[in-house]
Amino acid sequence: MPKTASVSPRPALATDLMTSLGELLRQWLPRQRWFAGKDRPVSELGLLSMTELFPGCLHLLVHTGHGGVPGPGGSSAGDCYQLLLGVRKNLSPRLGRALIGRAERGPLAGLTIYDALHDPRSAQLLLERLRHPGTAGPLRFEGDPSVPVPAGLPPRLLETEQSNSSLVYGDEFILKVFRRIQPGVNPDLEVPVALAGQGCRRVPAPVAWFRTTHPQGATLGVLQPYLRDASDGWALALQALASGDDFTVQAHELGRAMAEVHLALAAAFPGSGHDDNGSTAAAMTERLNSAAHSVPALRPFVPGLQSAFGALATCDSGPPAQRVHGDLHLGQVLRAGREWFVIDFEGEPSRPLVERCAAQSPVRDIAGMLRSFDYAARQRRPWRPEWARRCREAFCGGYAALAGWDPRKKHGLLRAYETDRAVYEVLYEARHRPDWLPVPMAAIERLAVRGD
Ligand SMILES: Nc1ncnc2c1ncn2[C@@H]1O[C@H](COP(=O)(O)OP(=O)(O)O)[C@@H](O)[C@H]1O
Ligand SMILES: O=P(O)(O)O[C@H]1O[C@H](CO)[C@@H](O[C@H]2O[C@H](CO)[C@@H](O)[C@H](O)[C@H]2O)[C@H](O)[C@H]1O
Repeated sequence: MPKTASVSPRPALATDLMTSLGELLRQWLPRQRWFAGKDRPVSELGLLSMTELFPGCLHLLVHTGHGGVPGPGGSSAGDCYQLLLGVRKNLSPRLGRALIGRAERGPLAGLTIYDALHDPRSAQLLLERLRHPGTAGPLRFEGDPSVPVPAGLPPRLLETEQSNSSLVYGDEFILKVFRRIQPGVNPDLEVPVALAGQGCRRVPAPVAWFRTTHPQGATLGVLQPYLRDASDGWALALQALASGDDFTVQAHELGRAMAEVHLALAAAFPGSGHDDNGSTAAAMTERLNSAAHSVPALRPFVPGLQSAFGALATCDSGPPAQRVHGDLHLGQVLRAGREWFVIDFEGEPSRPLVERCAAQSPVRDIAGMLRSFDYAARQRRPWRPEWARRCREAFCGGYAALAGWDPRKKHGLLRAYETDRAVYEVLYEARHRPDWLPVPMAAIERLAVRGD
């Protein structure tokens, strides 16, 4: 084990450590759900920072590159990932799934490397660090001193399909450990803190977080209250579809809840002004062209889809631009008791941070949720378009009741944003879940051919 408690690695140490880890990580990273560059070999792998968080656990920020080849999920300049690596002589069988491999060479030769987030002991020690604000090399552990976090809460790693990794502690708190790291404050910390400042009760308020100051400032993880007994909107929608239950009451309440969150966001981040539909349409067209480049199935529909963006350029300005959620879908809303809560303000993971934090039309979020009703309805055979249509209607009705404007009266805007979202989904599914590609492709066909 390296002896330093923390480093921005000295070149020799970095080279040494990567001698041990390089090949193992090259094999392991592309198999992780949260790794964006799965479609191309990891041709570059570099160590950006290394901290010995506690004995047997290394905190790493690594840079991965693909020889400048751009990909749908990662930038051509490469990406930065956060890893917590456990290092042991032998790994107990219960941690088998966390295995990364055995180092053959370098300073860790002969030792077993594994993903430390699977290890309850490491997870507990990580919580301890968050409970005691302080520093570890470039890492800063901070929090809201008014919210006590008890010691000894038992950890469990969430096994859901995620863009990051989350640990639940004693059903009281949940820690999201960001995987793909971008410089700056992560909106999933910035936005919930700002909403809490507005007294918005729809978003769990962060109680502790950690960040790095090197190689650049970036948020690494956020701890927030865990809503126990909550179900996400996706699970509830599928249940309702399976049992033939009505979902319009929940959809209406969800629309209201979302309007409440949008109003709080507008108050928390004032002064955004109106969106310029012309430049939004141009950006959407560019995204479409680049998606069609990566996913050939999109190509026949490009002219039809472009017409939605062309129409956007001539639409009335619509509601003012403001901070939005940015990746709203049924999996991002939780129902606990009879209330809806909204989580995960990171935005679409593949978009640059500066874009995700920019003021945008709130129609982007509405379109995201409407697409999600369609996704849910398509999980049933035969497909249930009526179910999705009723949910859309109810959601928009609930939204309009509080927001002061009615999404249903903004047909041109809604069509453009739904199209843009469906294009994103095609790219997302092609990249992460090719079996699901027919779901957004069906919407692409509808939007391109019928335009509704
Ligand atoms: N505050 C919370 N209370 C209860 N469950 C939560 C909470 N925050 C997140 N979750 C659960 O964790 C899952 C992943 O969280 P999310 O923020 O969407 O992570 P990711 O960005 O990695 O996809 C959610 O689908 C939800 O089931
Ligand atoms: O990981 P995140 O939750 O941040 O979001 C990404 O993954 C989502 C899937 O887990 C993906 O959502 C798409 O599939 C959902 C059903 O699984 C559906 O409800 C959404 O409408 C659809 O967009 C999301 O796009 C992606 O950013």
